[in-house]
Amino acid sequence: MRNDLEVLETQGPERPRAPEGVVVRELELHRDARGDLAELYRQDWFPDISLVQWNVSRCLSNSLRGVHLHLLHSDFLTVLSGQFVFGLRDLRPSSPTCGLSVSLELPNASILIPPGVAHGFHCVAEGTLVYGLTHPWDIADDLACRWDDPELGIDFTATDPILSPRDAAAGSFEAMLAQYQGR
Ligand SMILES: Cc1cn([C@H]2C[C@H](O)[C@@H](COP(=O)(O)OP(=O)(O)O[C@H]3O[C@@H](C)C(=O)[C@@H](O)[C@H]3O)O2)c(=O)[nH]c1=O
Repeated sequence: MRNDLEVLETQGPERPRAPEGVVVRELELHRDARGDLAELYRQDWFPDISLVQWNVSRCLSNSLRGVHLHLLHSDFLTVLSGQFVFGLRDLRPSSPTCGLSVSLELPNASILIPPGVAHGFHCVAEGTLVYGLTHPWDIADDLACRWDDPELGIDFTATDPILSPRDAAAGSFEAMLAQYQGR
């Protein structure tokens, strides 16, 4: 298993630069005649956080979750199957990458998303994600905005995706930013 934080910094065109504090780890697949095995999570990979809740999210093709923004908690997500495009936008004023928007495809990989980085994911091909949270889920820590707001600047490569009623009714990026700044 390699920690891709440094890799992200030097990867150039292969994978766009991600917001500061976002960590992408490739799953190291140990293949044999039965299939494969990969370590999903070790606490010592991220000594500064601990994950207190785990979710599984099964997603239909052309569904999209987000864009959400957490004030408090980090998400540590792993793509188990299918194909996903993750969109990220750094809103943290003190971050060296504040304002950066990026979309990443993460086959066989995990991603740690810190608070203050707005994010969502488009399921391009039906699949499953598991994710850990650093705090118990609380709707008050789950701000939202429209995934296709041009001000957000994220290309999810999606057309008319399936959304939750909450995400479909979410407000503008500007309104979410104002909520974040006024927290
Ligand atoms: C996230 C979550 C939802 N729920 C419930 C609330 C609701 O009835 C149902 C579906 O919830 P949501 O529509 O909020 O789920 P979803 O839109 O998939 O929410 C997720 O989106 C991605 C982008 C993230 O960033 C995650 O942190 C989380 O916010 O599941 C829980 O009981 N526990 C949880 O931890």
